[in-house]
Amino acid sequence: MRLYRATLMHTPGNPFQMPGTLQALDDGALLVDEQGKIAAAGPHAELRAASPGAEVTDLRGGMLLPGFIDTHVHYPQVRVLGGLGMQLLDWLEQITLPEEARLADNTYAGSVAREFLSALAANGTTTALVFGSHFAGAMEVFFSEAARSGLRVVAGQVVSDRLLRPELHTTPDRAYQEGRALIERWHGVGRSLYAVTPRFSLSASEGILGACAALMAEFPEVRFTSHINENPREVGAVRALFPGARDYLHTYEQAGLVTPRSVLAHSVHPSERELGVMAAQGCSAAHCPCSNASLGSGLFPLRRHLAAGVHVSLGTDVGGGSGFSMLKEGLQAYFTQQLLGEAGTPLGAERLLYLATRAGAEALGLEDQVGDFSVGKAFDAAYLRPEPGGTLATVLAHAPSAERALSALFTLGTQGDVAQVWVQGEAVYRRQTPVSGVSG
Ligand SMILES: Nc1nc2[nH]cnc2c(=O)[nH]1
Ligand SMILES: [Zn+2]
Repeated sequence: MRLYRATLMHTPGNPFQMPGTLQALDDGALLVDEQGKIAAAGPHAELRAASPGAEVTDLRGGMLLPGFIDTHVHYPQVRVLGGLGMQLLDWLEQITLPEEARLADNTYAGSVAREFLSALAANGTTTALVFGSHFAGAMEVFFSEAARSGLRVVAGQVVSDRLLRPELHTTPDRAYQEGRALIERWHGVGRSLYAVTPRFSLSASEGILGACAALMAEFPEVRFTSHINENPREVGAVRALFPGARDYLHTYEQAGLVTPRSVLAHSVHPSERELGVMAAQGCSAAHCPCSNASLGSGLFPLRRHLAAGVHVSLGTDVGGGSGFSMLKEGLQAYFTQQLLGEAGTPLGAERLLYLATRAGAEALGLEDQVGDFSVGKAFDAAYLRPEPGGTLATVLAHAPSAERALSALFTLGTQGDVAQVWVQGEAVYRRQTPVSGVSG
């Protein structure tokens, strides 16, 4: 048993439904067993007295949060982060798809996978719904690197058969065969799950969507993810490609792909009908505010999603977004709702922490395992400890409440403030502190 002593914060409920779910313990502790599960949580003095033999990891002087859960992030796009200046379709054609084509080479794909996974860990992300590569070989490489990283990944081969680049296109039959092989090799192995992943209806014909549906039917535990209603030109293109469909969502609905296992990224321009169906089917929306701002896609109508009963989680959408930090993503979600004014939904600290942690677990059907520090869940955690003398350290030293400390973290926190990260009690990242006094 190991006792982690820290200032703890987590949201074991949904603050949009039940305000006041933020639980903060100034001098708290988590008792973690040999399987990496939380055996007890509470005031440090109490837990220490009850488990005098437990080894102690003293994490005072920072903040211990549940590991972040990123529900939309592209493995092949880490190297094109910062490709600014365009909207979605031009950005795809000029920046992103040429890079994704390079993953035909497994050695290249391996380097990218390692860069991608270490960036997730260094930012405190312990679970990610990962948009994969079009190449089966690059997915094999990804899953084996993910196993080495210790992170929890839900990932899948991206499939399409038109309007991208020829080398990224496949056929319905090959998409089914390659997907099936990847599922049988990797789904449920270690901390990996599979997600059936057509890129978006613009590049996935009914045949491809049908192959995805066949995999979903054959493997009832796999997840599903794609894009929807991100950009007006994209929406228009999809409507033209599917003249019989009532709207964008209907293209996935007709194939039976809108399910409780489904997470659709963006949903910036939904119709009321689409929101109603997503809610009725238990399908989640992955809100990616940095990407929506960077690609000029629009301001996410969070209030409409919540009013319709659609579950919303958070995603960084690397490389369309602006990096791996879920703290920055939460801050951008706050900005977006502020800019919507009366039509916005105010996002205080507890809602931001929920969106960055438990909401993602719920979207992935993993809320009984991860997403907060409830007893029985895995010890997946991020220890945030700012360097002394920095602005965040200053603000935290004077924060009048847990909420203000947490909102300061979302406002000022960066990758550099992540000191250590665990998945299932196993350290997956530790910040290399420069040897003090060494100049240059
Ligand atoms: N943001 C984003 N939207 C997409 N729609 C289809 N592919 C992509 C992608 O790679 N990024
Ligand atoms: Zn995306």
